[in-house]
Amino acid sequence: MEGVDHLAFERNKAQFDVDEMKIVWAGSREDFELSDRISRLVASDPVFRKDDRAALGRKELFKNTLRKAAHAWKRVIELRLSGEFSALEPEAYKLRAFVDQPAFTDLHWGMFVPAIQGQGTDEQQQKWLPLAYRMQIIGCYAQTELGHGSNVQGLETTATFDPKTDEFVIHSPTLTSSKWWPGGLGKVSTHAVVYARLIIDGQDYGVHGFIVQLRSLDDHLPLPGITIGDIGMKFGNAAYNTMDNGVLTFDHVRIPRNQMLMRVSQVTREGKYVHSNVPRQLVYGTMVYVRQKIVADASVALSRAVCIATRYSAVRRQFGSHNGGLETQVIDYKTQQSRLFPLLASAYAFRFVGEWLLWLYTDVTERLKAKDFSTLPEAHACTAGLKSLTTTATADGIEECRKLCGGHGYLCSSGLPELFAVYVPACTYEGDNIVLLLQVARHLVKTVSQLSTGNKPVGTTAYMARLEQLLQYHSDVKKAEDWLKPNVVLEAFEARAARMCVACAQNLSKFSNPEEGFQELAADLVEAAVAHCQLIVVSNVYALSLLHKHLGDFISTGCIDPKQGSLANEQLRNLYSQVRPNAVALVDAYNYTDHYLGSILGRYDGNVYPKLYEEAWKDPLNDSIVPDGFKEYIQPLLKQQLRNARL
Ligand SMILES: CCCCCCCCCCCCCCCCCCCCCC(=O)SCCNC(=O)CCNC(=O)[C@H](O)C(C)(C)COP(=O)(O)OP(=O)(O)OC[C@H]1O[C@@H](n2cnc3c(N)ncnc32)[C@H](O)[C@@H]1OP(=O)(O)O
Ligand SMILES: Cc1cc2nc3c(=O)[nH]c(=O)nc-3n(C[C@H](O)[C@H](O)[C@H](O)COP(=O)(O)OP(=O)(O)OC[C@H]3O[C@@H](n4cnc5c(N)ncnc54)[C@H](O)[C@@H]3O)c2cc1C
Repeated sequence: MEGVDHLAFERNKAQFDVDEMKIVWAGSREDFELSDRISRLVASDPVFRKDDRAALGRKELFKNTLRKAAHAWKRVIELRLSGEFSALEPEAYKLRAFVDQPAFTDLHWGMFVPAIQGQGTDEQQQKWLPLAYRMQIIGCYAQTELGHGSNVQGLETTATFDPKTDEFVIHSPTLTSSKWWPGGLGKVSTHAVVYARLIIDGQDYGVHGFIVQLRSLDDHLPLPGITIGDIGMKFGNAAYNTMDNGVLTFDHVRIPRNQMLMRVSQVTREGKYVHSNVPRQLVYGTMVYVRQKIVADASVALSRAVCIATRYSAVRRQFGSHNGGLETQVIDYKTQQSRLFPLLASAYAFRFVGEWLLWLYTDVTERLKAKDFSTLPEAHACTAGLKSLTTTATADGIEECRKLCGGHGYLCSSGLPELFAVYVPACTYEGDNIVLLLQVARHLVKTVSQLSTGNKPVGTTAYMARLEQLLQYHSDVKKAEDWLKPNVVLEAFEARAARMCVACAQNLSKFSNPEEGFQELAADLVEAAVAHCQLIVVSNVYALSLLHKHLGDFISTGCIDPKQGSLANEQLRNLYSQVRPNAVALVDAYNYTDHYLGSILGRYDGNVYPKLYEEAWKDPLNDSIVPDGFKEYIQPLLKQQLRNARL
């Protein structure tokens, strides 16, 4: 049977309506239609071709990225994708997603514009945003330095107020203060939001954002006092090397006073520092926005990998042939199912948690406008925690999908190596995942410690209000099916998270210096934070596979006993059998074009082998039958062997 038939057969087995599921995955019928239209538009446009990417050198790759970005922008305007001059609308965002190539435009639209929107005064927004919206200036987000990334308060770049000229002097006092990493900085950006220590009259007021022009708008040369370049090749071949992550130093560069982003705090003409009636953490607001976006994107990256691995697992056969019949599809091996199906479930779970987080973010943004800052700590903890949880699981999941595809998964034409290489920095950028979990842990420990003062926990920590009950809890699961009841699962996850948080809080209280205790117990705190974040995401297959994976936590906290653990495992196996006939249909529901998937193993038609064979011949090494270098390096060896043999 050819691969084509394998998938048609699989599709016939589905026990649900794939078209309906496509709408569930997309969010609504309108969203589905929009995604469908734009993905086809991108797939049919030769400028957006991407199958040649792996063979390009850095310079060609980068120029090709510039070409795609310029073309994408042209299409956005031509198609009036987003009304007048804004690429932050869903249509433009989708176009960017399906073009599937990181570029400076991500940082311009994703961080530079939001930084001005969130931290600029009305006046500053009126001045800068129209220019940015038309891309008449291109910006990046220059926060991280060579010496400090996680520790934002440790940044060294200075912005010293000069009252004589009403300017700030931006300066890099040390090598380690060089800005290092900002995407779009290396070769493209004309402007940046630069984070620097504000110094007035010798006093240090901490880190603030400043709009700084970097390059001439005429000839693109760096302005006086500014040195910029690209920081060099990164992990993976094409992957993230489409991006010009840059290095930047300032030698006493002057900018007008009104280019400090002044929504959170201001510096007056007289050099007086005035703090508005808003929390200083709003300076970190752009990071919260992007973390929420990253959570929404995790399901996309994971679902692509899962789609490839699922289709290929249905096409691939190894062992098990009886009397000359067909061999077993590898998707029928229970081990394959136990590795693949939890990832399939995770992709769906992350899709829904991404929607929920968008709701939370929109809610907090509305509240901030009304000067209600009460939900900010919760929004920070949720975005930080879920960013960490979903990106870690997605990066690990893509690698698992590569292994699930055996040897062919290691070929670039499987699409998986590049997907992994592009994705994996998400565990580091926008906050290292461990550093972010420690932020969640701080929030949890604070919540627990405030319980005794009568403070009612809210939002995702609301379950802590039932602490006494959760500390008494012991699961009453008696048979495998009991694990199918959502409440049973939820309670077990709540009790586990609550007990781990309480244990951390109790252990912390033994330290006279809380900061010292926090450092000492950091590994436990991270685990408690993970337990809390998993609780936010739980749902059936996903939940039970997590429970199985973290069985130690559930048993050691006394939430369930070993017998109940094995019942969960039994139920999990039942669920895998139920997912099996639906697996291909569940990944079809993502509605990805072959262009977007970029994978021969994941082709919609399942026609894997002929296409893999065809693709191999396209490699530049196969341009000639005898390779370059044969005469210089291979032939002498062969001749030498011949001589030795004669001796
Ligand atoms: C062409 C057309 C096409 C069309 C185009 C169409 C459009 C395309 C558009 C595409 C765009 C999409 C995606 C973009 C892609 C991006 C790619 C990725 C780029 C990556 C960018 C980056 O990589 S960019 C740098 C990120 N770099 C960090 O991520 C540093 C982490 N490091 C920290 O974030 C802090 O350093 C750390 C640890 C909190 C300690 O902060 P700290 O030192 O102040 O100390 P503490 O821990 O004491 O915190 C003090 C108190 O602040 C509270 N708090 C802390 N953070 C808070 C917060 N955020 N919000 C509220 N509250 C917060 C905390 O809870 C405490 O609260 P309390 O006092 O009440 O307890
Ligand atoms: C591809 C990519 C794109 C980027 N784009 C941008 C950009 O556009 N703009 C920008 O400003 N920055 C950007 N960055 C920088 C990025 O935000 C930082 O690299 C990130 O925040 C991590 O900080 P770091 O490099 O200082 O890591 P470090 O903090 O040095 O991490 C090193 C190790 O130390 C551990 N660690 C650090 N602190 C603690 C702690 N308190 N407790 C326990 N463990 C700790 C970490 O877990 C990690 O294992 C980008 C980075 C990458 C990789």
